[in-house]
Amino acid sequence: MSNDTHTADPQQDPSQGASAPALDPVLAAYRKSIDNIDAAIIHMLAERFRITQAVGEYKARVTLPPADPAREQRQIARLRKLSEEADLDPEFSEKFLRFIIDEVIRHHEKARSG
Ligand SMILES: C=C(O[C@@H]1C=C(C(=O)O)C=C[C@H]1O)C(=O)O
Repeated sequence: MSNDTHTADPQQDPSQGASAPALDPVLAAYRKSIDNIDAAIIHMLAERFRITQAVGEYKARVTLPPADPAREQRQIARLRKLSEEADLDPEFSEKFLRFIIDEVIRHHEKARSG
């Protein structure tokens, strides 16, 4: 790292922009909370995938199909309603759940094929 005046280092010179918000205590406090929420999301997803892995192993053992579209429809309807009540975009929630369920089904197909 050079200390010459031609080096644009945003940590040294907030006017450089890129890292300037890190020095803003209001933004830093919001970001601390966002980081906690992101960590909680990761832990919840890890727990969900831990359970769905057990479901996949069970389905493979008792020869149930990897996907259950009727169950998915009930989950989507339930989460859309919860989203409306929570002021969250239900379209976003449906896409998010669909993304997760599709990954779970992929895991279940793998579990079935050994
Ligand atoms: C976990 C299951 O398997 C699949 C994955 C689902 C999910 O991730 O919520 C829901 C239904 C199934 O398509 C299940 O049947 O409960």
